[in-house]
Amino acid sequence: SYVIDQQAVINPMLSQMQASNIGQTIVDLSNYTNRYYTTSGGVNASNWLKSRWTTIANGRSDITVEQFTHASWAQKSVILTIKGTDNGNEVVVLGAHLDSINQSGTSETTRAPGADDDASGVASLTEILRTLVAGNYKPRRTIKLMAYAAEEVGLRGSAEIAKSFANAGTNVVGVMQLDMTNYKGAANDIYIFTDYTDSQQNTFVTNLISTYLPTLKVGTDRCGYACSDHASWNAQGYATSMPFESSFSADNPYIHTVNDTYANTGSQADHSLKFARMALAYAVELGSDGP
Ligand SMILES: N[C@H](Cc1ccc(I)cc1)C(=O)NO
Ligand SMILES: [Zn+2]
Ligand SMILES: [Zn+2]
Repeated sequence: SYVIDQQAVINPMLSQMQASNIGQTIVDLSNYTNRYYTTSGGVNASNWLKSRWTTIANGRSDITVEQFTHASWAQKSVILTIKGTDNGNEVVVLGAHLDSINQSGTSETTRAPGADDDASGVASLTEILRTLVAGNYKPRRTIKLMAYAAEEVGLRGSAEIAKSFANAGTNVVGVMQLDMTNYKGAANDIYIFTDYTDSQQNTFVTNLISTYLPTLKVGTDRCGYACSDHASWNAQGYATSMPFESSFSADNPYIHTVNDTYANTGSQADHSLKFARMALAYAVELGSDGP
């Protein structure tokens, strides 16, 4: 049962979060020629994110950052863990994908900025991390932030990670995917996707939005296929949610091209900020539950 009772902790943190921080990370990530899973840009972006998250963690002994090595390609996924205080065997996962792709084919020198898809998701996670550390938040459950490799080529990084968690019998109580958060293509602010997700958790997310972000309008839609990394966790039987930037018909037309740039989302991250705030509320409400 999803209890919403962390207002005293969450509301002050929400006002600390800034779109400009998210925008800077989007720019930093989209400056790599590409972040494709087999190129040096893809490898370098992974190493950059690991050191970025390590810096933000600022020496907290309960926070570790690791790279998950994938045997059959070069780009590593990045996993940050905030160890729970007294209910650490229960795990909350927030994910986004690190890689980018150009639909015309992606080699070492092909430009694929991937600003919206999905630097915007990684940047949202980064701002959540910064805010949690600034607020000295210590979760009772373990919280993991994941930047997946190789999403664009068949959700391959998250598939390997989700399988390894299932094999280890890890009790993941919920997963949220942030893939494309900065292009406001349709009337509503956040679209909760209903396929490859968990309906009870989706109701919880909707309730989080009405509690913490009451001015936002929520819609629902479906992908019709395994459209992002949440599907990897869903396949392993875990509860997932995928809040998305727009409706299916109005999604960002620039993705997977050289034009998926920060400028083409208005050189601002106001839409992503809504997702970062929602995802922080999700992390803290779930993360604060005891055994
Ligand atoms: N296919 C997904 C993007 C995507 C996801 C949902 C919808 I609706 C439209 C497009 C992708 O490229 N993820 O990286
Ligand atoms: Zn994509
Ligand atoms: Zn994506």
